[in-house]
Amino acid sequence: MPRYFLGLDSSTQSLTALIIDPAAGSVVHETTVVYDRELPRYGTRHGVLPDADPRVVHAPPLMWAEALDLVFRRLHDEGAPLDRIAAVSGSGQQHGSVYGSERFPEALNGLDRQRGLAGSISGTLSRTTAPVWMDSSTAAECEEITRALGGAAAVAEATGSAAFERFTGPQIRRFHKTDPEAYEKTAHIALVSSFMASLLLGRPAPIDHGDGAGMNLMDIRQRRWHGKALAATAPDLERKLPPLTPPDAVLGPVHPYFSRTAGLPSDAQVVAWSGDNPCSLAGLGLVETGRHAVSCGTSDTYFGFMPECHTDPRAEGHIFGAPTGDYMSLICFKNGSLARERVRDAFGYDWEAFSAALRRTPPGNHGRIMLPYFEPEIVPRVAGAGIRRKGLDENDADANCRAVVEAQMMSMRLHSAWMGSRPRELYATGGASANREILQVMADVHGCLVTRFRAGNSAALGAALRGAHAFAAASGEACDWQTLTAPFLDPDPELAANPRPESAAVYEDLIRAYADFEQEALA
Ligand SMILES: Nc1ncnc2c1ncn2[C@@H]1O[C@H](COP(=O)(O)OP(=O)(O)O)[C@@H](O)[C@H]1O
Ligand SMILES: O=C(CO)[C@@H](O)[C@H](O)COP(=O)(O)O
Repeated sequence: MPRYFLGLDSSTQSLTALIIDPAAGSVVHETTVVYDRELPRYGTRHGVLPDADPRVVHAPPLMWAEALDLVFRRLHDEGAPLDRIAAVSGSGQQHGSVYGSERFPEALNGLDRQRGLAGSISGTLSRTTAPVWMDSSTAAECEEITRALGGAAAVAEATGSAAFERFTGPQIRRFHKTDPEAYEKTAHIALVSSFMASLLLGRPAPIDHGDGAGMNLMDIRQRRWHGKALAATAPDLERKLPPLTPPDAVLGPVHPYFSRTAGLPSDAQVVAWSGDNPCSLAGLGLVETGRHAVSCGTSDTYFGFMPECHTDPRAEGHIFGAPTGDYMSLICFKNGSLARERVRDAFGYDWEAFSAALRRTPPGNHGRIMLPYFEPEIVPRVAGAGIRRKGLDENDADANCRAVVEAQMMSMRLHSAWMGSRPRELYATGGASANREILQVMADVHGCLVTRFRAGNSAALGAALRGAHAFAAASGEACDWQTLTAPFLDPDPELAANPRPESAAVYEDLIRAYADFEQEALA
């Protein structure tokens, strides 16, 4: 009887479930729940709640819980082999935080089929919404934490990243400042990843070193809570945080709720969840240097494996724990897919028309440039939204489509220089990596081959692979990352993109012009 592993990806806009058979090296089943479409009563748009203040971006944790019920129901109805699952792991959008009261563990323990997951825990959260990675309302708190820890470089040295608005520590500080009473009533703080793992386990789950590094609270080298960072963030914080754990920790069997409702074996194990980017690193088989990944999801992220911890001297990038126990480097752009959608929608295009516009326009766009800050940007730090154009007619649909994608790719190249030598190949993943023309711009700007694997959701795949790896290790079986991941790295020739020779010189010039324009705008 083959042993299967389930990976769940709780990302910004959707929850994906993916089942693998590692012995056969195949994906057995995959299904997705899209929050806006399938859980409309929560009122989200692109997975988050509208707010009068554009800097405040929250999402409802009960929606994520209900999505977990829904995805299991769907797996069951689609005939997925849930009875063969040996272990479940998962991936969560990073940085977002969920706040539970003292009654939260009791509610988890008593998960009840009649009330469902959301009903079982409702009333036990001390904050009804969760700030997520798109939130940029904590500039003051970032400054306060930075000052307390001795400057941005010191925070980065200690925790792997300078203080960033979306990071969990600054978010917790803001919660404590704006609603001290609710903070006081909070007994359990979870990340999206550990919250979802808690539901599966039926008790508060630990936070793994990969996702824990996205909080400005973990000592990046010692991999334990950083006392000074905790003290600079909020009072009594250590008591509210769960323990940290290595990413391949097997946490225990699923709560009986999941055998009863979904037909999971009662001894199916829960493996620690991690952040979506660390999981993607595993799902792309990035266990050595030389290749980097670009994830074009809601955010665009650029990341790679890093054997040793080297923080970004410009304090723009991040170091997280990698699923292998090593490190990974990453930069994150807020103006990813939603910026591309803004341009697409402004001209009444669909993705096919957007792609056709990219085909019709030449590399370099005749020197026309856009700075695509539709939302406040993370890299480079731009506090207020506002796009800028140079030589670009705002009514020229095709040129604007090319300009937004070229800007994103040039910004990635410029701001990833600290990660070391340029990669010989890029692995593309995330929703927009299904777009061949976007990958061509990526290849041209970065001057290297771009590969996209057939399994497009590397975060869910990586979660399933992490489950398989941890389960094997705990069972005393030999299992190395390369052997485990190799069969799943099946390139899709339809989506491969080679850099075109004529584009190299064009982009050397355009990147200089882009950097100057960016400097001018930031000044
Ligand atoms: N053919 C396409 N071309 C460009 N972008 C696309 C295409 N298909 C989907 N997308 C983008 O993918 C995004 C969703 O990516 P996904 O990786 O599922 O996001 P997340 O994991 O953050 O929830 C959508 O917002 C959409 O803009
Ligand atoms: O903030 C970051 C990484 O630091 C984001 O990458 C989030 O982890 C959200 O991921 P997606 O839902 O866009 O994949």
